[in-house]
Amino acid sequence: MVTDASNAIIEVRALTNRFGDFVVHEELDLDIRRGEILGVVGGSGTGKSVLLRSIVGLKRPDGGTVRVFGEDLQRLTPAHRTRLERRFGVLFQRGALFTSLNLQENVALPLIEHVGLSRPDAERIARVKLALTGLPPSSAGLRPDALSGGMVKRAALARALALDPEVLFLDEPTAGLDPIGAAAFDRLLTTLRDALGFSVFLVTHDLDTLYSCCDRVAVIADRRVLAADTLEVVASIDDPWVRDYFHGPRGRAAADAARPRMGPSREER
Ligand SMILES: Nc1ncnc2c1ncn2[C@@H]1O[C@H](COP(=O)(O)OP(=O)(O)OP(=O)(O)O)[C@@H](O)[C@H]1O
Repeated sequence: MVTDASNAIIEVRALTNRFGDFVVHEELDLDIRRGEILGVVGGSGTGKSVLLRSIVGLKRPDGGTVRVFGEDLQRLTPAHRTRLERRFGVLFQRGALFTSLNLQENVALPLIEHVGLSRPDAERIARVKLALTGLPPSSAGLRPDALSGGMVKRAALARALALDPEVLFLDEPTAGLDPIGAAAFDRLLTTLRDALGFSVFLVTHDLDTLYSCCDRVAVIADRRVLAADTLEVVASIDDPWVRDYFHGPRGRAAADAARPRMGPSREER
C-alpha cells in the first residue's frame, strides 16, 4: 500500500526519553500514516518498546511532543486523553491476556469497562472478534493456558481489536511462533488491515514480517530514527546495523523468500 506523507495520524517530534542518566531517545522524529503498516526495527535495547509506550501514553516523554489525531497528548485533560486512547488497540510482547478468564471474557472486558456494554452484548461482540482473527467458536470458552502460542496471539489480537481501533500497536507479535504460525499471523494482520483500514505500528525483529506486510520500515539507531521509508530504500542505507540486519544470511533469506511476490531487487533490474 502506498501511503501519503501528508496523512500522518501520529506525529512524534523531538522526542526525548531517559531513565536516570541513560538516554534512550534524543530528538526522535517519526510519523505514522493513515492505513499503513509501519515496521519498527533496531538493535536490542534501542528503544522500540519505549517508543511504543510513549506514543500510547504509558510513558511520559522527557522532552518533545506526541501528536495523535492532531492533538498533543501532553496537553489533554485526563478524560479527553482516555477517549483518545480508546482509539488505540495494543498487543504487548508477552500476550497480556488474563489467565483466569476464558477468551470470550478476555475480549469482552474492554467492551464492558470502556463502553459500558452489558456482559451478554460484550460477549456476543467478543465472539465476532475471535472469529475475525480466525479462531473457531469452540475456543471462546477456553482459557489462555489451554491454547497454542499462535492461538494466544490471535486471541490477544482479538482483544486489541475489541474497541474497533484506528491504530493498532503490536510489540513483537510473532516472537515465539514457529515460521508457519508467524507467516499465518502476518497474513491475518494484512487481511484485517485491508478489510478494516486501521494503521499499524509494529515493533518486530522478524525480517519475514517486514517483507510480507510492512508498507514502510523505521530503523531506530543512536537514539533516533535513522530512516523511515520503504523496505527497499531502508535496506540500501549505508549503516553497519542496516547492513548486518538486512544483508546478513537471515536478511538475504527473507528477501529471497519475498522476491517472487515483490519482483526483482533494484540491483537485479
Ligand atoms: N522502566 C525502565 N527503567 C529503566 N530502564 C528501562 C525501562 N524500560 C526500558 N528501559 C531501558 O531502555 C532501553 C530501551 O528499552 P526497550 O525495551 O524500548 O528496547 P527495545 O528496542 O524494545 O529492545 P528489544 O528489541 O530487546 O525488545 C533499554 O536499555 C532498557 O533497559
